[in-house]
Amino acid sequence: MATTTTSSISVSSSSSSLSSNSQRYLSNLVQSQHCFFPRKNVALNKSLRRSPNFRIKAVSLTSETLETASHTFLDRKESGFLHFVKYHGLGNDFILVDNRDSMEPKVTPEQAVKLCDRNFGIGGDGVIFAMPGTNGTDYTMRIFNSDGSEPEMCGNGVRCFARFIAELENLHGKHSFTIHTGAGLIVPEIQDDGKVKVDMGEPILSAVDVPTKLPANKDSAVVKSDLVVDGETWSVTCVSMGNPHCITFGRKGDQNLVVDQLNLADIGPKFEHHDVFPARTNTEFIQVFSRSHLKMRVWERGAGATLACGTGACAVVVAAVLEGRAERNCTVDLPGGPLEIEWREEDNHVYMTGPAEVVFYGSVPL
Ligand SMILES: N[C@@H](CCC[C@H](N)C(=O)O)C(=O)O
Repeated sequence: MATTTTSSISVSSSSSSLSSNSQRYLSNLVQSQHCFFPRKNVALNKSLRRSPNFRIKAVSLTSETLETASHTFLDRKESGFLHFVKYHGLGNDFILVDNRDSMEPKVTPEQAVKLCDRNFGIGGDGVIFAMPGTNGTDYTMRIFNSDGSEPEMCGNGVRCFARFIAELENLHGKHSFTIHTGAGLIVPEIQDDGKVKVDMGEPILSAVDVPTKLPANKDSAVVKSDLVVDGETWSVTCVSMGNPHCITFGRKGDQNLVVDQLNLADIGPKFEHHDVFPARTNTEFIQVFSRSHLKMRVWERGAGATLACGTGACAVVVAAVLEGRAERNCTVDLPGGPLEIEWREEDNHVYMTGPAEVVFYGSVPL
């Protein structure tokens, strides 16, 4: 976090002749008290500079002063406010909450829905809680989707979690943590280049455990099975990475799917709520570029179309191997960028490598 130069922004008004919208905007900024943005976000506020009634000060911070600032910020404990850090992993964005003092999430599922709202809240695909460890692990991670439901795991989220912990604990360089999740033990490692490599554990293939009501057709797994959705037959493989995924390379009999042509908002919910998925499902639509390069669009359970899904990318490579379409090491292109995925033969674990970045720090009244 502290390696790049960033800026703090303070805003003040010199006139009372502001429109009520401007006044509301300004009072919201004042109410949130402190925000720290990476430099590129300063540009978003430049339009305000055109107004003589606003003064915006962008102050360059060194990595040391930013670190001090962010720690002061994260240490604030006023009651009635939720202090958070917004992170993203390839555009899959989360509100991270320091919950290390309690096993009770500081935010209810109903509040999570409001916080994730992109117009009336902070905006995010979910809220993630960093909690004390369970069964000897360093930490516990829990997450609420933007619809308030609680998934077992989140791949992009766990990379953000690792960077968040490093910041809270003031750690630098290479670090690894053990994290208890609803999907069991997950082990992220922050690498020297700042990316996070995560041991995501073993995929679950047995149909009843995914869970899906589709009949198993390869050992206990569902591989290349027919699924009728909205009158069309899709060929699907079902994989759990602790949370359920339905992977399709296209409609039955079709050649390679062109994923950019899909109307995800239309078809996605029909997979998510299909009768054969008793816990609902995440759905990945895949285009094959080569045996080591795939392109994916995702409709997430409880969050809709997102820019990336880490557990989804892992499940996709497992499905591609099971269907004989790809090797065990693949680059998976998501709308927000690429993830490197390996399904390792030696230990049957899936490894995911990708970025996680701070977007901003904030506080909101709860
Ligand atoms: N985006 C996540 C997955 C989040 C949970 C998912 N919506 C579910 O309900 O299972 C990822 O990166 O894995």
